[in-house]
Amino acid sequence: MNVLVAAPLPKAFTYQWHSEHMPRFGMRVIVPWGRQHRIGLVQGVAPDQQLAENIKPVHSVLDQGECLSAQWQALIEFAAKYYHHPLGMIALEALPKALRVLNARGEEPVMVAKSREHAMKLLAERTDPDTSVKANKTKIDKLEKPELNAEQLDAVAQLANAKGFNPFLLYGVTGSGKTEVYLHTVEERLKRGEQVLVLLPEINLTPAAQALYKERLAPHRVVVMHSNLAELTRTKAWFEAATGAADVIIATRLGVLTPLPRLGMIVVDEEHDPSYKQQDGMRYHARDLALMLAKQREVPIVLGSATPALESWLKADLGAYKRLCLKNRAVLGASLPKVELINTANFPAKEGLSEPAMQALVQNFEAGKQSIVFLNRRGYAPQMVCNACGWVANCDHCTAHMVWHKNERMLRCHHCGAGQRVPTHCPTCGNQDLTGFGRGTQRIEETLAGLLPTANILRIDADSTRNKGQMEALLQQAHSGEADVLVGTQMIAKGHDFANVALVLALNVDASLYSHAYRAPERLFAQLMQVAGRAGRRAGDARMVVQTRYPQHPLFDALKAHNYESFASHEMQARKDARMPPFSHQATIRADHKKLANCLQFLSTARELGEPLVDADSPVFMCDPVPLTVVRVGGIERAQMLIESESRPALHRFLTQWLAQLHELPGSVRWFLEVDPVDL
Ligand SMILES: Nc1ncnc2c1ncn2[C@@H]1O[C@H](COP(=O)(O)OP(=O)(O)OP(=O)(O)O)[C@@H](O)[C@H]1O
Ligand SMILES: [Zn+2]
Repeated sequence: MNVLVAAPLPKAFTYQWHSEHMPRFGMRVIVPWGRQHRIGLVQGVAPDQQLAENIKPVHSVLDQGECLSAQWQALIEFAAKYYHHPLGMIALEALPKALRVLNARGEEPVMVAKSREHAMKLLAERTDPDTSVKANKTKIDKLEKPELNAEQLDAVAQLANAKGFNPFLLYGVTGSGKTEVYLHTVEERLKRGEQVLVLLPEINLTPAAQALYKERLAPHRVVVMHSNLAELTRTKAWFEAATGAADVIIATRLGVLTPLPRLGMIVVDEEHDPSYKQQDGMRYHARDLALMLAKQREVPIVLGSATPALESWLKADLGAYKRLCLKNRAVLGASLPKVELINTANFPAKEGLSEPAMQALVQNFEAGKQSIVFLNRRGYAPQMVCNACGWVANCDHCTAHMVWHKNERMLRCHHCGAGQRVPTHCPTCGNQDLTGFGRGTQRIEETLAGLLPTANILRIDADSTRNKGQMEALLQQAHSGEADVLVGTQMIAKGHDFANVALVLALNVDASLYSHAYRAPERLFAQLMQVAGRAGRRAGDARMVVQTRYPQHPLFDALKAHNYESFASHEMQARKDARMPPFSHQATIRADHKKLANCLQFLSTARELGEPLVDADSPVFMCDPVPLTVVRVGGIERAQMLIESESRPALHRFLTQWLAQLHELPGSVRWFLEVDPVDL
């Protein structure tokens, strides 16, 4: 019997089968693995099964694999092929931990039984029309159901009635009421007994969505899935989704790999968001896999955004996706904020804030309105330096500076997570005058407290939301209006429907303006449009203030005009001229080793192996191996090589042949492949 096990090899492992059960795909089994046991999934009968003596028998059968259908198998097989990642790793990592990892005693955790029982009970209740859903803890503003406007009605009509594989791009400005469109569409689809998957890019958007969908779609069963849930909760939600007991599944990217027996439609909100890309293990893009899922299951899918990814925009231009537009803000009297640029050459920043920016903050506070200060950098200061000798605190394990976290009195490496106490004096010269260089959210928070001593200032970033419940509590204060100023990273910049924000201040945008990463302008533009979009959602006269040294940059013209389309056409042309995605297809191979030279050597060998596979039929180009910008992380040095082709099939043909050879290479260099990389 072939059994899939979470191991980094592109093959199944063969075991003998003694069970009285008929083997079938997806059955979970315990198999001997070295001196221990592991959970595996039956893949099928090994083609050349001989009863060789060294083939070990399957230890025991955990379940019949009822939840893991042939449809799910097709999806993970596609993912394995497309991302050139071991099928066993994908299949097992798609399951909640409780279903794939044995406990310390080598047994299946009890929560599996509990979760299954819970789902079965719900499934049985599904036939009972009086099933009512408990109200959610998270309160939401008001739950009145607005009358849809003409554009929304048109979008809902098309989405609710769409049949078969049918991709839509819902292009609607921030605050145009895309969420209402989803809700009405989902309601219609649920009436037909379908299950709907709603993907959101970030965990912090799930509480509000859950509350809203539950309230509006009761008594339908709404579950949430993301990586921050308690194991029991997550396993229960998985069973509810996989048995079909749940009607709506609100999930972050991992939701796309869940079995959904009654799937009828997929919603991908904020489809442009880079958080949909998984950055370790199987480096998949959840939006792209969602499209594949929709295709395989022959169901419609809607990708929603105010700033679509250029990939999606091009598809809509080509007619592969149907574009639905919401051109205006939904709430009567609401309007997009007026964008003002402050040239820091004329108005130098003191403690990060220029004079006009400070005035704007004070004015807005005195007018009783909320402000957002957006700064994509957490901590107090990105560097700690000695003013006497120029020493800078660096990470011992990474080619990176330590970030000063003043509140926690720690220096932290944002690459490897290493932490140490803030030193009392300079380790090289003994000087006690150590200061922070640059500014993070904590430091801006401190400056704002000085500027607005009576204001309630809230910081929302990865540090302030680390503990359970903190994020919900902070967002609650933001929504209720208790908070006067929100300081935060991209966590507050997107998706949230804040009612009372009248001013957005964007700081520290210049680094991305002239970054060498080719996606940097697209990302910056999307981020600024999104954060601008948090202001003026219920009333007009909102402002967005951007501090920059480069106010003449063309990106700002499009921002001032709130004109995604002009930005997109400009950027699209630039990509086309440079033969960059979406006009070419890419993969990278990354090599990790203690010594950079070994990484580069490995990549050179890999390139030599690849050369003979490239020909006229296989127009593939391998670039030079290069060290990563941050070369060393956690004591490991990294290098990578980019592979490009204008033909996706040619690229994948090449990768398949090439990887077969790479897996045979001996040596201690760890390597992996990434298809459609986004961080270049
Ligand atoms: N037809 C309507 N009439 C009045 N208000 C509406 C209507 N549709 C939506 N709204 C309200 O408009 C606000 C903004 O809507 P929503 O949050 O759905 O925008 P969005 O398009 O998702 O924005 P973003 O892209 O910024 O996330 C919500 O408070 C919503 O209740
Ligand atoms: Zn480090």
